Order: sequence, then C-alpha cells, then structure tokens
Amino acid sequence: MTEPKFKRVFAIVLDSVGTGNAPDAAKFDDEGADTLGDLGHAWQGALKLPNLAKLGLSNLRVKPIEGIPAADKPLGWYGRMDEISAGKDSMDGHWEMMGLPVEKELSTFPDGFPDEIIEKIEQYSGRPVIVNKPYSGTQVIHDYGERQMDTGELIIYTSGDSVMQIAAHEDVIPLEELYDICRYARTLVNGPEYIVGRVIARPFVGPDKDHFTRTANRHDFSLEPTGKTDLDLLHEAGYEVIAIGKTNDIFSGRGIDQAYHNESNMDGMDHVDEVLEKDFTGFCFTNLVDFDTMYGHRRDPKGFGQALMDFDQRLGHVLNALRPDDLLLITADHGNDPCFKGTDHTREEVPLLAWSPKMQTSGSLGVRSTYADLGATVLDNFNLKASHGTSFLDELN
Ligand SMILES: O=P(O)(O)O[C@H]1O[C@H](CO)[C@@H](O)[C@H]1O
Ligand SMILES: [Mn+2]
Ligand SMILES: [Mn+2]
Repeated sequence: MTEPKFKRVFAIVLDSVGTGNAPDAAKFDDEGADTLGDLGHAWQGALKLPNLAKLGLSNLRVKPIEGIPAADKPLGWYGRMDEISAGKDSMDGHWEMMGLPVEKELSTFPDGFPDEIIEKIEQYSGRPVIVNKPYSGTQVIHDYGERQMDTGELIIYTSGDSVMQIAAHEDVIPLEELYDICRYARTLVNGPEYIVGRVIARPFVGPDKDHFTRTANRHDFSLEPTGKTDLDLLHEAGYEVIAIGKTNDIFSGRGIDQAYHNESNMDGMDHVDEVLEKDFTGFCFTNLVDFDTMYGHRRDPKGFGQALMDFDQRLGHVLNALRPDDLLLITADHGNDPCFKGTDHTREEVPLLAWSPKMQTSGSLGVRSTYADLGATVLDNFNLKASHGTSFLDELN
C-alpha cells in the first residue's frame, strides 16, 4: 500500500463561520449575508485573528475582512467552497464535506409539526406538547420555561432548518427521559412522508425565566446517513477516524472509531490538543459549535468576534504542535451572519484553509464547486476514491 502523503489529517469546522458570496443565496432569501465580512465591519477593524490571517483568511475573500489585511505571503493554501446541498444546516454541510450531499430537500415546518406527529409524541411521553412553531431557543425557554417547570409539558419548536427541538428543564424531565422521547420522535420523522434532519434535545437549568441557561447535555439525534460517507470509507480501510464535538451526532456515529463530546469551543480545543499528542494514522474531524449556537443564532456580533479571537489564540498552539507529516484543514458548514435579519443560518460560501508544517508552497485553491472537495482530498491522501468531489491534494506540497 502506498504511504499516505499526510499521516494525520485534522479538519476543524468553525460552525457557521461563512464568508459570503453564495451564488444561490437568493433562493434562501440570504442575499448579502457575509458572516466574516459583517463581523469585521461590526468590530470596526478591531477584530484581530493573526493566526487565521497568516493562513490566508483574508486572502481567500473577495474583499479582506476589515482590520485583517490579506497576508503578503500566506503560509499555505486557501480558497472558498460552495454548497450544493438543498439545505443550509449543519447536517447538510458536514455530510456534503464527507461526500454525501443532501440532494433532496428535507422537511421544514414553518407552521409547526402536524397534529399526527405531536399527538403520537404526547401519547408516548404522557406529556402535553406546547409551542410547536418556529422560535429562537433561548427566547422559547424565556417565554415558556416557567410554565414547563409547573406543568411538565414538552416545549417543541423548530427553525428555518429541518429540526425538531424538544426543550425541558433538567429537574423536571430527567435527561434520560428527554433523550428517550427524542429517540421516539426520531422514529416518526425518518420518512417517507416527513424527513427531518435532526431531533435535538434541549435541556436547560435555572430558577426562573431571567436565569435559564441551556446545558451542554444538548443531544442531536440525526438522520442516519443515507449512503456511505467518506468517514465510512476511511474506517473500512482501517484508518482511524476521530470525531470531536457534535460531529459524532451528525453522522450517527457511523464510520467513527472514537468520539469526544465538547462542553464548549475551548473544551473542543482541549480535545484537539489531546489528539495532537496521539500517534495514529487517519482523520480527526472537529466541530466547534459555539459560534453558531451562542452567537450566530443570537445575532450577537460582539460575542461571535470574541469567540473567533479565542479560537485564533488556541490555533496558535495547534500550528506549533502539528508534526511535519500532519495536514490541517479549516472550514465551516454554513453561515450564520450575526448582523443579518432573522435568527437562522445564512447560505454562504465557506472558507477553506490548508496547511502542513512540511508545506513549501502556497496559493489559491479557488472557489470549489462543492464542500465534497474537502473529503475527496482526505480520501485521496489515504489512496481512496471519492464518489463526490475533486481532490486538491496535488496542490498541497
Ligand atoms: O435557537 P436555537 O435553539 O439555538 O436553534 C438553532 O439550533 C438549531 C440547530 O443548530 C438551528 O436550526 C437553530 O434553530
Ligand atoms: Mn452548523
Ligand atoms: Mn445552527
């Protein structure tokens, strides 16, 4: 067997860190959304991301981020990727990166879930369902959390994405019970009539509506991948596949040898540091979700920018810890522009940064026509063939 070019490949998905310009943004009513561009503008040039910048973060953009000039000589290869999946949710984005674009539009519920589904959940759980419409997750517990504590009802809500979210106070509905209800709800929306990307348990704690917080016990029950992903191919070929953060949930554990649950972005980076110390041949796939959950959906540019700066600092350590035959890929799964209307994800291109300490060349990878190019490159590295996407491995010298 030919030796892989890079022994260990680390991909880090900065959840929702889009970079504008999606050619099909109008279809999603997202024209003009640009997460990184609008963040730079909101921070009036004070957003400083020195490590991402030296990898080429501003070089990959049509217009540099305010306060972050394009590097004269970026360290590695940089570009952007377009999404071909029908939706703009995490599942679409991650599956597509791993060679399984979501071609069919998944079900969304702008008017709430149909009675037949809600009634079945009520029967199964013995708990009445309240809300049942699109809502912001923090707002919904503010508005209905106290009632939920009094009555033990289930708060069910959705968003512009194909998601069913079930919120309950941890002291009122024990976690295992909430997960069990979600697992049951999952069976109701696997098709053929309704296909929902994710059923998400949204436990929260706190004494009253002004002090409720959601906990890291969130759990995503995703649709099982509808075909083989690049993770399956890597795993079957005997390479180690390590998932950090919600990656494991997004693939229902498929093709994954070892998974780490993240409490936060910083906890996620602790896990990356831990895996960097390990000796393995394979792929480590990390998702950092705070950008999305805590700041993007909350339309909080201040928090979003700070979270990026915190990540950038940790990235400095990763760049030092990488070994000569490691490859680092940094990207995102969709946008979530904190300066845009609404509270949903935004259809955007995503950044693509590639670097290895042994790399001697640098330059532009252009605009890739699908996120699947990322997985195709990882497979190519391990001498495997992708069903979707075009590898850019040959550039990475
Ligand atoms: O408002 P919250 O509960 O954070 O919901 C968000 O989380 C979902 C999953 O990422 C998205 O579809 C969006 O609705
Ligand atoms: Mn996401
Ligand atoms: Mn989201």
